[in-house]
Amino acid sequence: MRERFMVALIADIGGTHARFALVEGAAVSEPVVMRCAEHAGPAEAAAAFLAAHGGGVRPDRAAFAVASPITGDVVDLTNSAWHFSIEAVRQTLGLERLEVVNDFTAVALSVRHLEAEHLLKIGAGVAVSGCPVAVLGPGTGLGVSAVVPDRQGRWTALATEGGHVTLAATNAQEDAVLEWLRRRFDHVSAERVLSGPGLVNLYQALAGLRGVHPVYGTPDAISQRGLDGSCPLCRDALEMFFAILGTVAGNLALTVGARGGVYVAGGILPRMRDAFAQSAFRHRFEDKGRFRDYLGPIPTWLVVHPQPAFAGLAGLVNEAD
Ligand SMILES: Nc1ncnc2c1ncn2[C@@H]1O[C@H](COP(=O)(O)OP(=O)(O)OP(=O)(O)O)[C@@H](O)[C@H]1O
Repeated sequence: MRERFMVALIADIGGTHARFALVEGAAVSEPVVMRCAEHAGPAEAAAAFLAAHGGGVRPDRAAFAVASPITGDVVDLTNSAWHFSIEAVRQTLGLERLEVVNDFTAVALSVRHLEAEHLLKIGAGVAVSGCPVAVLGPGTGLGVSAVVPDRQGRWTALATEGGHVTLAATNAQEDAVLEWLRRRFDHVSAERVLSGPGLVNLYQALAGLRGVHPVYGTPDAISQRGLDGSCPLCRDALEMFFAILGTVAGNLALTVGARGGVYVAGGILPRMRDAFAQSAFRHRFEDKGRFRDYLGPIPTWLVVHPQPAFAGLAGLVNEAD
């Protein structure tokens, strides 16, 4: 049996899946994906993971990344039924320390350490060292964060809810889509469009505006038919998705001064990396009138690492108390 104090538990808890792994020093085990709906909460899922894959270890510390804001002890996952007390989970799992951070805070902590094979550069630009780095990613929701350096060269990751900013339109077609969506939602945030469910919203809005019956009901059905060209409405929804993501990424870069670059993560885009790389994303990222010259030199990358939050979580559990 491995020595008890050497092993830590990390988990990336999304709206649909929780991914668990063990950390021993710099080594991170192969992640195990579990469906949230099959477990009552993170303590139960973690216990099931340890029973099946832990090899008898009892971790004494853990770090969880969750797809929701962390404002106190009680965590209510935005896109799932899980609702838990951090302290109760710590006690149930017999942990000395449990850190719970927003999932995009963990991604933000890791992006500067990703290898070239895990990144696909989109467009031109060169990172300015020592400048903030921004991260956003469409998945079940839209995660947003940034890492900011201090004068000693230490980096702090921001915990933000930037996915819920109000979405702005940049042309007449987007004006019409937004107006259509406003009739359905009391607030049309960026996440209402830039997420898996958001792609469905976009598709339904375009269908409604064109007087066409929407046939497809899931993000993967829409993206698949958009990519293979068999459904023009799906293709238009997907192209609009990429373009609006460019606008929102450019807004984020301006807001946090992300001259260190912008990383696009999340589970959707790595599945369509070529289409994304060739899309209007980069043009729309730079398309900011007088601030085109500010955005043009900022590099943008697609993160194709399967578990980008894990490097950030491993760093957290290895930090000194
Ligand atoms: N091929 C695809 N095209 C478009 N959207 C997809 C595709 N496959 C999955 N999705 C959507 O991606 C979202 C899941 O994103 P992601 O894999 O980043 O998960 P997450 O937000 O971390 O949540 P979880 O980890 O719980 O799945 C879901 O809305 C899903 O419908």
